[in-house]
Amino acid sequence: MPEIPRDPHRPKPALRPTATMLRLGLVGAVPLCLVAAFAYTGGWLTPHRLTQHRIVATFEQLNGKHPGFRRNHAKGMCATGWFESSGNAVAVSKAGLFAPGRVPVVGRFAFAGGMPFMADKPATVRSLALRFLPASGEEWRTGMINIPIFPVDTPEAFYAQLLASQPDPATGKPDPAKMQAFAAAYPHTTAAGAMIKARTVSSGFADSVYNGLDTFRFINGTGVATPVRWSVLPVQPVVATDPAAPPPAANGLFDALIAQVAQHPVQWRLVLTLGQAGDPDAPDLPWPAGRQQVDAGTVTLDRVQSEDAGPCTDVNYDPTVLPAGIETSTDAIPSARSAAYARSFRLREGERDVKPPSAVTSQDIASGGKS
Ligand code: HEM
Repeated sequence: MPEIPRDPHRPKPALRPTATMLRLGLVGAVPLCLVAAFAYTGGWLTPHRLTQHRIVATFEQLNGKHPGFRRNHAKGMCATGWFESSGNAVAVSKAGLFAPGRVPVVGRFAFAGGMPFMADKPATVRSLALRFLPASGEEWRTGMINIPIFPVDTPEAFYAQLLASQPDPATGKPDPAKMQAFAAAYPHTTAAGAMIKARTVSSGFADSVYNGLDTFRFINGTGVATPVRWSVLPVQPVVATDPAAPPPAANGLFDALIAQVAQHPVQWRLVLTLGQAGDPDAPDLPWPAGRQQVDAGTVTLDRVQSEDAGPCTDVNYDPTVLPAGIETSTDAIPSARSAAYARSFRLREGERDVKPPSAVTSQDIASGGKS
């Protein structure tokens, strides 16, 4: 039957009460769903679910509140320079930064841990984060650490380890019972733990090998995908040190780096390790020795700056900020990192007005690292 057009001058027929209730219900349901979605994402509905809020709140609980600082890798210093691409990595990735040439880099050296004023110790895990800024705007951000393998493969295991490894106030060391319980719950972490323990600890930031640890997929110009892990290897000779050696000064390792950069730029070779079918994505499992490596180019850092006025302070080294040509893999850690770093970034950016000066100040840099 053809539809009879409604007379626009005739008033609309009144809705039946049930229809009115239904419409009102629908109008109310939309904001309710939105609130529920936010509450779920924030973890308010599921207080035992592991969220970025919970991980970051736990860092704060364990390390104390330090407004304005990163909630992990809190003690750090900025560095700038460039990446000179060799062009060799073009075969595995179409990312513009791998084309032969020079790309500016903004980096940050730091110690793992959420205490921005802790004394430098050789055994503390060191990090180097890099932000590659090619003219195309297709940035690459990576955060690397000086251990050969990550101890865990999931954010849940990371969280459990965070809780278990906290020093007991009575002894200053992790509670062995808690560590044993962690090892029993996550038995596969034992092998990674042994590799980390057996590593050679170098004398400072400049002679550290920094490893990306997570597995990513590199895509080349013809669409071929390759699993890749990367490291930066120091051009400076590596000098092994006793990890338990007493620290020379509260900022001893940062001072040494400032003094080194004042003498000459520090450099690392960016080396890609190419995985093969069957190699695990999980960062707590090593790949077989002898995998093909590609020397992608050299990172040169010729200036260091305090975080107080430095170009790395407002950077979130989110490992999922990737150019076309690099993609995440099934490794569960990068997306958890991304969420936690965003939470930490949001908190610290909101606290800029109350942040005290960082441990490494502009005066330390100006004085050549002799604080
Ligand atoms: C689930 C595992 C992890 C969690 C929850 C986590 C958490 C965090 C958080 C909250 C920050 C502070 C971010 C900011 O405020 O900008 C941070 C910094 C950092 N993390 Fe992780 N992290 C994890 C795994 C890793 C792994 C596997 C690596 C290296 C391979 C890594 C390397 C770094 C580095 C280098 C920084 C300092 C970046 C900078 O200097 O700004 N993290 N992490």
